Amino acid sequence: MPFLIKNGTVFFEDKLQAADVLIDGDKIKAIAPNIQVPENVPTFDAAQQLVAPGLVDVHVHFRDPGFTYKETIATGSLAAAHGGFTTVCAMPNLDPVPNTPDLLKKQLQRNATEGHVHIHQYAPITKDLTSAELVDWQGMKAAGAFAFSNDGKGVQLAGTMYDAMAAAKSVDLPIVAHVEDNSLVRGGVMNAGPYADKLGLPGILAVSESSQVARDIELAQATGAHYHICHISTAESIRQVRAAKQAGINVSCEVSPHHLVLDDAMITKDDPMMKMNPPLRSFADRQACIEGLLDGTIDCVATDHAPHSVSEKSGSMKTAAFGITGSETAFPILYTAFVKTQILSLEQLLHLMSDRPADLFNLPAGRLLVGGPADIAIFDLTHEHVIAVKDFVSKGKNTPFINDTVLGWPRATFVSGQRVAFPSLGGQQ
Ligand SMILES: NC(=O)N[C@@H](CC(=O)O)C(=O)O
Ligand SMILES: [Zn+2]
Ligand SMILES: [Zn+2]
Repeated sequence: MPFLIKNGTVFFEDKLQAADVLIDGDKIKAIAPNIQVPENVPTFDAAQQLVAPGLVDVHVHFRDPGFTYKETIATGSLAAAHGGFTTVCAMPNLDPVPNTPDLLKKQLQRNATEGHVHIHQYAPITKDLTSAELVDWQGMKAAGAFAFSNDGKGVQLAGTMYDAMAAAKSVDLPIVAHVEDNSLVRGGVMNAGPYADKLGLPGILAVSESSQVARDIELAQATGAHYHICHISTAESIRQVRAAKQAGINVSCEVSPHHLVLDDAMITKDDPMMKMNPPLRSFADRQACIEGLLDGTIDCVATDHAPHSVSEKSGSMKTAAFGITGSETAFPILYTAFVKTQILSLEQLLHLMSDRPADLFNLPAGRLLVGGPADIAIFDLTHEHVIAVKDFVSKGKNTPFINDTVLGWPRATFVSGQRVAFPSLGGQQ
C-alpha cells in the first residue's frame, strides 16, 4: 500500500530540501518535489515539518526480562518510535543477563517480535557484568551480537579489559564501555564539587571516569580493537579521546542529551530526577562536551534511556536509582537548545542522531534512500510543546525535563513503512 508524505523539508543526500516522500510497502519509492499519486493514496501533510531519517539510538535500556515493572521491549521500543527513533541498540543489564548464545538468540527473537522499532542487542563483555569471566565471543557473534558492553558497570580490571578487547578484535566487533572505576566512586550520588558539598551529598570524582578512559585508550592501542565510550561526561575524558583520535587509535564516543544541557550547578536541591550515571558534571565539563560535538571528538548522541519506577525515583538522591528516560525528549531538547540557538545546524544535529551512530556500528539505518527502508521520523519545528508526564508511552516518567517548553516535537514515525500510532497526539494526528 503506497503512502505519500507531502510538502515537508526532507533531509536527503546530506541536504535539507523541499520534497515529497513516497512509501511503497516497507521501502521508499521516491523522494522528489511534487510527486503525483492517485486520489486514493493516503497522504500526510508535512508542511512546516521536518521529514528525517528514522533516528538511531545506540544506547537504551528496555529492562525486559527482569525488570518489566520499569519498562518492557514493547513499551521501550514504542517510546523510541515516539521520539523519532526507528533503530535502537539495547543494553544487556537484564535478568537473566543474555550471556550465552542461546539466551542472546532468545532475546533477539523477542526483540524482533515484540519491538516496535529495529532493535540491535548488545552482548555482555563478562558473564555477570561484574566478574572477570568473559563470554563466548564467537558464539555470541554467531548468535547475532553486534557489539559487547557491560553498561551499568565499569570493567574493573585492566587484565579483563585487555582480554576482552583482544577477543572483540578477533571477531571484529566493538567493545562499548561504561567507564567507571569503582574505587573512585566512594558512594557518591552526584558530581563531586561545590554543589555536592553545598547539599551535603556524597560526590563522585570526575577521575572515576577519565582514569579508566586513559587505561582503556592504551589497551585499545595495544589490541587494535574498536573501543567506544558510553555517555562521555568529563572534559578530561574528551581531551584524551581527542588526542587518541589524533594518534590514530580506534576510539569513538557518544554523549547523552542531559550532559549537553544540564550541569551540577543546576542541582539546587536533593532531586532524584537529577541523579544519573555518569552524574551531571561541572559547567566546564558540559562546555567540553559541546566543543567535542562541534569538533568531531564526540561521534554521536545517544540517549541512555534508563526508565525506573516512580518509587525508585522518589525521596533522596542518596537512595534513588541512577538514570533518566530519554527516548521521547532527545530530539526536541537538542533541537531547542542547540539548533534554535545556532550552536549546531539542523543538518549537524541530524547527522549526530542518524547516519553517524549507524555508520559507527555498521547498522543498516540512518539515511533516507530511494529503494531503502521506509524508516522515517517527522518533527514539528514551529509549534511549542510543554513536556508533560502524560506525553510518555515509556513506563518510565523519570525525567528532569517535565514542564520544559520545546520545539521539534515528533508528529509521526514510520517503521518499515508502517505508521506507528501516536495516541498522545489525539485528534491532531
Ligand atoms: N545511566 C544510568 O544512570 N543508569 C543506567 C545504567 C548506565 O547507563 O550506566 C541504568 O541501567 O539504569
Ligand atoms: Zn552506563
Ligand atoms: Zn546505560
